[in-house]
Amino acid sequence: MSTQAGRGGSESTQRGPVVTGVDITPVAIADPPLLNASGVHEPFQLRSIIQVRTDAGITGVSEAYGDDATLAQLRQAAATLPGLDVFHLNDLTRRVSGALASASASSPTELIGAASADKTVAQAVSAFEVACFDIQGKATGKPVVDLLGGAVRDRVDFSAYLFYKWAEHPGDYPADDWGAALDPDGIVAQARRMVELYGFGSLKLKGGVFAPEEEVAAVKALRAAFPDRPVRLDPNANWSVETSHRVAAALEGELEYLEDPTAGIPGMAEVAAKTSLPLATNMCVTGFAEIPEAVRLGAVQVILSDHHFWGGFRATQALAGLCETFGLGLSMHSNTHLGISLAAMTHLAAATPNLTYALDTHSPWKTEEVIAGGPLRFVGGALTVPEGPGLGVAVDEDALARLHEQYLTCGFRKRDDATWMRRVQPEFTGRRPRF
Ligand SMILES: O=C([O-])C(=O)C[C@H](O)[C@@H](O)C(=O)[O-]
Ligand SMILES: [Mg+2]
Repeated sequence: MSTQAGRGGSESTQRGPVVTGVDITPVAIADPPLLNASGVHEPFQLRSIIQVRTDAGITGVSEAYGDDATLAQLRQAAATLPGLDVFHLNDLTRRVSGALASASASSPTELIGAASADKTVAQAVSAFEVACFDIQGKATGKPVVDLLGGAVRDRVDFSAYLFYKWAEHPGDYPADDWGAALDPDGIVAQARRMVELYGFGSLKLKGGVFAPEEEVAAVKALRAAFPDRPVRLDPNANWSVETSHRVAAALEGELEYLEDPTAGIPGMAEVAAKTSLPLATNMCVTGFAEIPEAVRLGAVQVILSDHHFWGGFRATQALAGLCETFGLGLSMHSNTHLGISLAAMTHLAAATPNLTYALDTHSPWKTEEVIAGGPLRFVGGALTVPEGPGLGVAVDEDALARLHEQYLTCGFRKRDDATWMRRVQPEFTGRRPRF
């Protein structure tokens, strides 16, 4: 950090590292055929790796979605960042909001709720805010968790993210080593392997794929096989209110929470009115503007945070405060991600006292990594905060180049689970609610 004359001329203030440029590199990472309400995961998921360079010679990193619309918005916002002091995060918000004032609202996937102009800005702010925190930490010799208030827990627990899945993708793609999981036995076998490999202490089943009765049977099979582990079920709003009532009645007392059974805040409120199961969401409340109605109607009891779309670390801490004020639980959502995002999630969760639910992570489904030294290692289902200043992770430039090359050649530019599903089920519409 360098010294500048203060405004009055007599004092001096330390200015932080100043942004000189930003590199945004899209990457594609191999992904298994995981089934969900929208269809099936494509063979590659898209991410972008953000590297913010400064005049202090310090580079900060972060990770965001990598679809075409997100990339265009990130690039548009990045062009306004040279000259930004990385400690002036309000200035960051001002610059990004200005750059995206007339950007059309878009969402990288409908599985995280409706798009809005505010959410578009929030996603871009987050991508750069995380990198600025990484630089702040490196400039001060502090881990990001300390810049967020300090750790309130040594270990951050994650849950096993279970998916119905095919054995392989249609077309000429290598099969993964998880095999198919298309019924309760397959889901229990998948859970056993995931728990054995990573030690997860809670389980989340991605539902909305098969008839609700089959998914109820899978939850009951998980409960029988893992009586000590809480289970969550997430059909991504693929059920009507009536179906949700029926499933909730069948699973009373069986779930830690039921995530997004049906679409929209009023629909969720109708479901909540007739069940004692806590309802959670990463679909109907994914921005601050949606909180008042959700609270007024008692639509949800748990909100899944996600720094990528809530607006970054500070916005997520604001969300945590609102959850505390209104007596809501706080959990954390995940989309397919690499190690930079996982590190960011871990720092944030370690510093957020009321984030008491185990976090979602897609990590077990991933076979490629962009951080040096390979993926962060789960022990007993948990991660400790990466050591070292900033996020405590560094980009492996060779891996980045390889994953970027994979992006250039893979042919995918926007996540579209329904179209990929139609390769196998031509009649699939992806319209919700299907049940
Ligand atoms: O909790 C959720 O809704 C998600 O994790 C959204 C994801 O996109 C998930 O559905 C997936 O990976 O298919
Ligand atoms: Mg969800």
